[in-house]
Amino acid sequence: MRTNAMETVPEQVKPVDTLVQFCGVKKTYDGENLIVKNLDLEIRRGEFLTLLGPSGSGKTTCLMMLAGFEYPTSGEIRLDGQLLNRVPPHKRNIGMVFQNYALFPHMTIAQNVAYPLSVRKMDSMTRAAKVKQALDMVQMGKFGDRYPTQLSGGQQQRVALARTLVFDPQLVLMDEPLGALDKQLREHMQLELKALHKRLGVTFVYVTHDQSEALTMSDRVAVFDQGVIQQLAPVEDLYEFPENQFVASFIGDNNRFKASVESVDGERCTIRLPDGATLSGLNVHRAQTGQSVVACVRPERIRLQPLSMQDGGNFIKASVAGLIYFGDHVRVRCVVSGQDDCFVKLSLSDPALADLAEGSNIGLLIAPDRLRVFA
Ligand SMILES: Nc1ncnc2c1ncn2[C@@H]1O[C@H](COP(=O)(O)OP(=O)(O)OP(=O)(O)O)[C@@H](O)[C@H]1O
Repeated sequence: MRTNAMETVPEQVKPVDTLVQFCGVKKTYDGENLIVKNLDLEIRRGEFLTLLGPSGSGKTTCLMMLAGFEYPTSGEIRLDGQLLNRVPPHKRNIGMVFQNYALFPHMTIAQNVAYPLSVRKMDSMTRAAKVKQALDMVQMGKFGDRYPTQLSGGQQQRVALARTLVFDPQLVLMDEPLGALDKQLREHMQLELKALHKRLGVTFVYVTHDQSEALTMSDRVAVFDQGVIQQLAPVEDLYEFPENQFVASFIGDNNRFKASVESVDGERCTIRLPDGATLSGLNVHRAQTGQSVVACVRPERIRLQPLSMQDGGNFIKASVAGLIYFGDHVRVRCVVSGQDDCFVKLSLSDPALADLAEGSNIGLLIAPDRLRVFA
């Protein structure tokens, strides 16, 4: 059969390879309060997924159910298609790293790392080779004879990681593993973990309440609040396209304006601020005319403009309340409508900075496709 050379071949879309599935998972500890509410979540093979959310939002409970230390009250959890619900932890091929390292104090580092292999009854020659390989992987090859108390916190966490990786788990779970380390070491270890993930290609599920940690390391982030995933998306999408007010305020430093809907035009709407100024933006929740809403925009998406240059676009008046200098940029704090605080981010080389002083009146030009309106 002849084929037409001009015919365009549709691009092959790689099917998503799912490793873990949560289907309608609910968890209650006391039979009353739902800690995890009807959770649906698919974790892709090889990805670095972070569960991010405020304290008490149910992240650890999800991780514990995946590890087998807690069982779901209802719903299903599957690993590679196999139902996990009542499978005990030691029968799951899953490794877990905790914040407090949980190393055995009476064992040397090498014995600690060998432990999961001894439990699995691996012969001593293979065991020694695998322990060496795992310790080398986390740059702890020289420390095999020491005891945990002879290591720093960062070193102990590396050993804990080696002990998890040594038995080639299908899935690695980490619950705030860097929480006990100082800021500098934490940031260093974040990069190390990310590089290790890339090198090994193992699926990582990571729990943290630290936004910047989640955004630095993850392929995708599931933002939790009150036992519900508010949004699951790649890092950049969480910044640019938050699904609701919670995500917009929890990720990054979105500006928020209280307003009411003036008119609706398909996916867009015009909102009115308390001082009468109007703005147009994307109507994320299809709010109706007259409804109270909150509009969000990132500080980088606002331009400062002299009042005289108002061009009828998405322009509002503001007064400068202060300038805060950070490394390579300046945050300009403005007051809008006499009430809402709003930040604009400028680079140090921005010419707009020259005439800016506390108390000056200024125009804010907001990109309409970046202003998101939430009911
Ligand atoms: N064993 C338990 N018995 C009863 N309630 C529990 C138990 N474990 C957790 N909870 C409750 O479940 C809720 C969610 O806790 P969880 O540890 O999953 O949240 P989290 O988002 O991981 O918070 P954090 O970041 O503080 O660890 C909290 O209100 C907590 O008090």
